[in-house]
Amino acid sequence: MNNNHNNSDNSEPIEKIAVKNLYKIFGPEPQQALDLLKKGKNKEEIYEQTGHTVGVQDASMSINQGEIFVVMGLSGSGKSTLVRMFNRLIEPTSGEVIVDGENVMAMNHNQLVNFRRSKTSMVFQSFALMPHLNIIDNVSFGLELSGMSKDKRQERALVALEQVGLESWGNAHPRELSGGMQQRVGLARGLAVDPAIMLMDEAFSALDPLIRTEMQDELLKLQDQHQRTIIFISHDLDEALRIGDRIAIMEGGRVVQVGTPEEILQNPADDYVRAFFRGVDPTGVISAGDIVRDTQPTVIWHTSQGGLRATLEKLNDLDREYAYILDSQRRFCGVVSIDSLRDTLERKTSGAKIEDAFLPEATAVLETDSLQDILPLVASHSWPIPVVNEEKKYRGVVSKNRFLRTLHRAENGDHQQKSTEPGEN
Ligand SMILES: Nc1ncnc2c1ncn2[C@@H]1O[C@H](COP(=O)(O)OP(=O)(O)OP(=O)(O)O)[C@@H](O)[C@H]1O
Repeated sequence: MNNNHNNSDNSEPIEKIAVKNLYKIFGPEPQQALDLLKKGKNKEEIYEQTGHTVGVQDASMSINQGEIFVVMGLSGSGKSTLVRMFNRLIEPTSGEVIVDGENVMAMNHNQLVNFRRSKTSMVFQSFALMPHLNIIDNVSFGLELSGMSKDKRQERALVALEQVGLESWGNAHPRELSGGMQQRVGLARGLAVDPAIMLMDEAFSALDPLIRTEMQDELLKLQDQHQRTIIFISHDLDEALRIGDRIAIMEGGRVVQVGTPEEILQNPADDYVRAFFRGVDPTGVISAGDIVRDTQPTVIWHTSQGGLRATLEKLNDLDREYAYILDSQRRFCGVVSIDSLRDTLERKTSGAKIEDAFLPEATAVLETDSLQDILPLVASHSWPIPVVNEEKKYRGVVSKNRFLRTLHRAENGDHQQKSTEPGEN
């Protein structure tokens, strides 16, 4: 799964697109239908009474700078309508779209055209490459509309082709390229604009599974270099989990849930969302950090309390078998047990250090490691496995009980965590 690219320093994400109470009603008199909708009539009733179709209903969300935001839902749930309202390719019936603080709804025609050309690009599932143009001209075609010189256009197109690994195909014609390569050209066309925002509508859906995975990797690689804001429509859960920093799930024109894959999996808003996630192996999605505990185990600070005998006494007092040793920065150093402490004290009467009692196989896992990753460790060790963040700072432990309980719940389709469970270790 993809980790949030722009947010590794835990700073507040910058909002790129803010959508507030957005509605789209298709038909000649949308206002009348909108009033009915706001009075509580549902999509079906409105269609029966007025012949209008509710495309999107009261959608609100924030999309952060540099994230891949996946919009998922069944066919007809409103994904394309929602995303096309971001650049007003579909005119909203009501609501707000703010991009970089600018109100897109207030833009006049020229401002809107300029906004679309300079800030956004769209990549579709089926886009037509022009058969009589070579690849480089196909890629640079969109730039012509913005009045760029031919040299500059060709240069930009070549850079975009390089990004998708097709730099040596510039002079070829579309018929010489495989389907997967043609889709890459489509992506390059979207990249040539060097957009801050890419809207991708089922962009990889027509590809066979292997090439599809390859394109997803390509996109993630590009994202590591450029951190664009990508809104990616998909009906495929595996794809959403693989590339999405966050996912919005739509049903019948409504956005029913927005969250990271972990959040949605652990706390699905309703049965529709749960049904989407059924069949996913939850152990690949729930991470150690999601089920970490820091209340139960005995934590000893290396420098201030680190004596062997003092640690042993503390464990005896607390009736615990293991202690987790941290340095003064709260970085994990090792695990000791009552037995390892006793053995060390017996073997080395003087000058013994706490390190001498470390259990040799006691390693920590990262909070971002999935349950699948940590399963072998949890299964083969009798002590709760320590969990650290990327700076090696101790976050807590995952006990075997907690691990098994999470697994059991997940297998029964209930991924919800109970935040306090007494008596766990
Ligand atoms: N131009 C239109 N005129 C009338 N109704 C429309 C129009 N475009 C979309 N709709 C309706 O709006 C609803 C949402 O459609 P939309 O295409 O946004 O869904 P979607 O989730 O993108 O579907 P798909 O995955 O099949 O592309 C559907 O009920 C659809 O029939």
